[in-house]
Amino acid sequence: MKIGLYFGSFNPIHIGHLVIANHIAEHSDLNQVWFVVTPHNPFKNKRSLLDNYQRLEMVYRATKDYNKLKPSDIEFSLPQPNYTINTLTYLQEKYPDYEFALIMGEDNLKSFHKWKNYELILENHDLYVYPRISKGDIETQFHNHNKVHFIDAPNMELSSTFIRKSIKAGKNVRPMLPEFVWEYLDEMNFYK
Ligand SMILES: Nc1ncnc2c1ncn2[C@@H]1O[C@H](COP(=O)(O)OP(=O)(O)OP(=O)(O)O)[C@@H](O)[C@H]1O
Ligand SMILES: O=C(O)c1ccc[n+]([C@@H]2O[C@H](COP(=O)([O-])O)[C@@H](O)[C@H]2O)c1
Repeated sequence: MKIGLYFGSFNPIHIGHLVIANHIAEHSDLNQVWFVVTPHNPFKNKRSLLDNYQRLEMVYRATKDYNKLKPSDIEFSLPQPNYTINTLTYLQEKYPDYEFALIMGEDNLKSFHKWKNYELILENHDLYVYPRISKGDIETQFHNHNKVHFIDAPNMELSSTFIRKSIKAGKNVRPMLPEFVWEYLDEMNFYK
């Protein structure tokens, strides 16, 4: 079984995330995509984050009707900030028969050389990289790397930051979120 891990804060999960994950689950050799909800991204400030379980709940609601997409709380019990290498080591021990690959946008590949032990990640895992409009260049070491696979996927330029700011300003964000997520968010008065 080959699993694609899609790491993120998902604060909140939006249709940009869902479209990518579903596209990759349907059009690659991956059997499932797991949305790994990260309690604390080492590169991001924790202040604007909703509680872990509320972000997990939104991912659960967004994916419950897709049998190849699963929410994962695996990082909740691991030391913070969450370095991806630690999570991969833990997952590989817990599921020795599964093969784990990483899914990321081109924006993340541009800073991938700053991730903890990124060479070790690449030794043991494939990276599936989808197009994303962003500044900067991809390091040459990743251009023809046998573990880095550039794949095609629909491009939707949305961000959770834009959604949070829009909600705060009283704007309607409903079409940018999976319907079950919008209902939950609205009911809970998140980001207001
Ligand atoms: N619109 C999008 N289309 C495709 N991938 C996206 C999109 N938005 C974010 N991603 C990717 O999804 C993963 C998780 O993203 P994250 O939860 O940080 O969302 P975000 O929208 O970038 O959040 P924020 O605006 O809070 O920084 C990252 O790999 C990120 O590059
Ligand atoms: O392991 C690292 O050094 C590392 C550094 C930056 C980011 N990450 C992971 O990458 C994921 C996506 O990053 P971001 O910035 O797009 O939200 C995030 O959830 C982190 O788990 C991991």
